[in-house]
Amino acid sequence: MGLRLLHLNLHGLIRSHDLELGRDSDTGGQTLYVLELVKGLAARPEVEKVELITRLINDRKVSSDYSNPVEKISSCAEIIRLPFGPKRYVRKELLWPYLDDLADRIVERLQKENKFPDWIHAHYADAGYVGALVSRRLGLPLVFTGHSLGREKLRRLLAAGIDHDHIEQTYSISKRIDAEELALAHSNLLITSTKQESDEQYARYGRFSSKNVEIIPPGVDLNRFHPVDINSKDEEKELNKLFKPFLRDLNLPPLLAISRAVRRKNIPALIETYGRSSILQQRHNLILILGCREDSRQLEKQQREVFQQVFELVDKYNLYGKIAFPKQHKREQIPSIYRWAANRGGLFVNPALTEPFGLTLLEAAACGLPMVTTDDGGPREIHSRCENGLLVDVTDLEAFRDGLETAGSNLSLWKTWSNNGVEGVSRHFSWDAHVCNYIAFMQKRLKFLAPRHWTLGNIKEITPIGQKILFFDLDNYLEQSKSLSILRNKLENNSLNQDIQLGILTGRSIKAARYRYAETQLPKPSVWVCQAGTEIYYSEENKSDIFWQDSITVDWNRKGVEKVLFDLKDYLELQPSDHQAPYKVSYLLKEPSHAILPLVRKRLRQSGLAASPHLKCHWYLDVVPLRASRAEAIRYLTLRWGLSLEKVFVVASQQGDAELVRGLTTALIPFDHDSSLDALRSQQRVFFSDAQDGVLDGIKHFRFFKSH
Ligand SMILES: O=c1ccn([C@@H]2O[C@H](COP(=O)(O)OP(=O)(O)O[C@H]3O[C@H](CO)[C@@H](O)[C@H](O)[C@H]3O)[C@@H](O)[C@H]2O)c(=O)[nH]1
Ligand SMILES: O=P(O)(O)OC[C@H]1O[C@](O)(CO)[C@@H](O)[C@@H]1O
Repeated sequence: MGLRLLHLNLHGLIRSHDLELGRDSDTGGQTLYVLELVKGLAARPEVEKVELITRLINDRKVSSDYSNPVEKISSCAEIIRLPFGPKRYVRKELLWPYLDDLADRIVERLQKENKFPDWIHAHYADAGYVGALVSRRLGLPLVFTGHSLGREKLRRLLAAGIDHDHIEQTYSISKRIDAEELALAHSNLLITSTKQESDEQYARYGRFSSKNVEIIPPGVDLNRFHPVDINSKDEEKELNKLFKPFLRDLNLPPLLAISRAVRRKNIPALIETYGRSSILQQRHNLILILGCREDSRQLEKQQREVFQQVFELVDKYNLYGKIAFPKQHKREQIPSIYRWAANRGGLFVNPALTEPFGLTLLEAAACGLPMVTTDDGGPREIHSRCENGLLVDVTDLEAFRDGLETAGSNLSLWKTWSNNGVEGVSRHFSWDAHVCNYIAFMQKRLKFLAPRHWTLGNIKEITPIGQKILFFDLDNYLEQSKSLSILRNKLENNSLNQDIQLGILTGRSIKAARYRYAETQLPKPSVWVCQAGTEIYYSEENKSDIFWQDSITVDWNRKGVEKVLFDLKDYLELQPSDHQAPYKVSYLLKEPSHAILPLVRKRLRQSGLAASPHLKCHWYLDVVPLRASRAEAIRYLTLRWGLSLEKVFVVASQQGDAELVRGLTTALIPFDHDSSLDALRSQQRVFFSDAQDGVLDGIKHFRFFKSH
């Protein structure tokens, strides 16, 4: 029985052929890396099946390939496209509100198949978030590769003088960093491309642990990227045609840059440097391959801004006849472009503010084109192994110009670099080597990987419940509900024990909850989710679900939480001991504040504590294990009951209840809800009721009781 692998790559345009790399900000190196890795894994004898999950996109602006729910890559690899978020193609930063839906959908899909993957490999922050939830709920090992990290991107953009609010608005950078922290907290293995990434970039994350890292450099397809080509005559002709409209002298050695047209790639700095140097302008053409475009005004904002700067700089330095930035190219022309530049003694330039790895550098090297590149992670490692060019500080334009002028001034050095590059890449950077190491590392780790906690297969079944369950929060709903008697009557009339069950959510202990609930004279609930989602009790039982306990206490350190938050006593006051619990540290805010939750979250992360804060009603602050919450407890229960989340009805009314509404549950928000929930109006399966008693209104709206 071979390995079954699940890869998650949620954004950009990915398909089994003709990748549209550079088309937009979200389709670039990672897209190529993931496809090459999946193909390489699928070709291995140890592997039985590889599934690559991505987003189903139905948009006439992109190829219909991306609306194909299942696409074969090879005999044992396929792309599965699942719907989440808008049908049309949207940039990755807009997907955050829909990732919980996808996590629920993947869990339900795996449950139905009843054949779990040996591990999940999540690529980038968005997939890392989804992978963490699926891994936690099904007890599956998680591998994470960031490809590019939010903290590093934030740091570099701030250093380049960009305003923090602008970065937050444009890139939702705090959601991305939260997701990366969650992925790191849940991953059993981190695969990075370079040591620097793990030592300097991942190390900035509170939940990073260096013992879970394997460094496996990516590869390059040597069948496509190589120095000379038999039909080089045709290549020459084709590329001369591509560049002729731009360049006065086609044979000048070019400075070549190939990248997505995004801010981080820092292309304008290259043009500025070229524009300020008469030597560079005499010696070289400048060629920019920045994705494909019809009309730069139709591009997304970030790309439009980059092209705007390009056009302005060309004009400012009057570079007409020396610079080429073709609108279109085909993926298969890329190797020819590197060769075309190498045949003219050119240089490949990567001016990026930060470059986690840089697949273009491998491609250039494989085609015999030396590099002048930003002195960062990947480029440093490639340079140390291949010695095929220069590293420069691209934020110092003088140094950048000197580097380019030096690199282009010495033919014998150029030849040495060119040969070193071809030889070094084939020796150190092949996908076969990558895949071989990948499998070896994972199998070695899987051996020592005691299932981090229960898995569905090994827990005894509890009595399956009826078709549907209604969850509401004891502390919120029942106090506010004006028509308990109608609800009581409704539930009784629907022969509760056959069809509808009740589930209680509360921050209280089971004892306090039972006492409080008795006043309502409502039918007995099937389940109690107590102590803010850290304890689960069934019906009359007074012993909590030990599998849930086992599942959430991974890395829980109650004392550590109290210690780390002790000096926030000016803002937080510990609640009395009868409100405390083994897996819950409860505080009261001394005064309402939006800043306290992120501050507590940051403190817990920086101390590497697997704990997260939940604020309710603007002033109850509960710190619980990372894996525990009311929403997670509900999902645990549906997995044990084999109940689809669509059959779960939750009532959310207070600040802090948003977590109950995310994902595939059906939610009702009564009219007297806290304004913080208004942000959920756009969410599917959420009903805002204006009726006096929203619960009944919601039950009618969703026809939740069969005979209502
Ligand atoms: O117009 C274009 C622009 C780019 N590319 C290709 O797109 C890829 C770009 O990859 P890379 O140079 O690695 O940059 P990113 O797109 O930024 O990739 C991210 O993900 C990669 C894989 O993890 C890492 O190597 C990078 O550092 C990281 O920034 C390369 O194959 C290019 O040939 C094109 O084919 N046409
Ligand atoms: O520029 P960012 O936000 O760090 O994201 C890098 C982007 O480049 C990619 O390689 C494109 O495939 C992905 O990693 C991601 O969409």
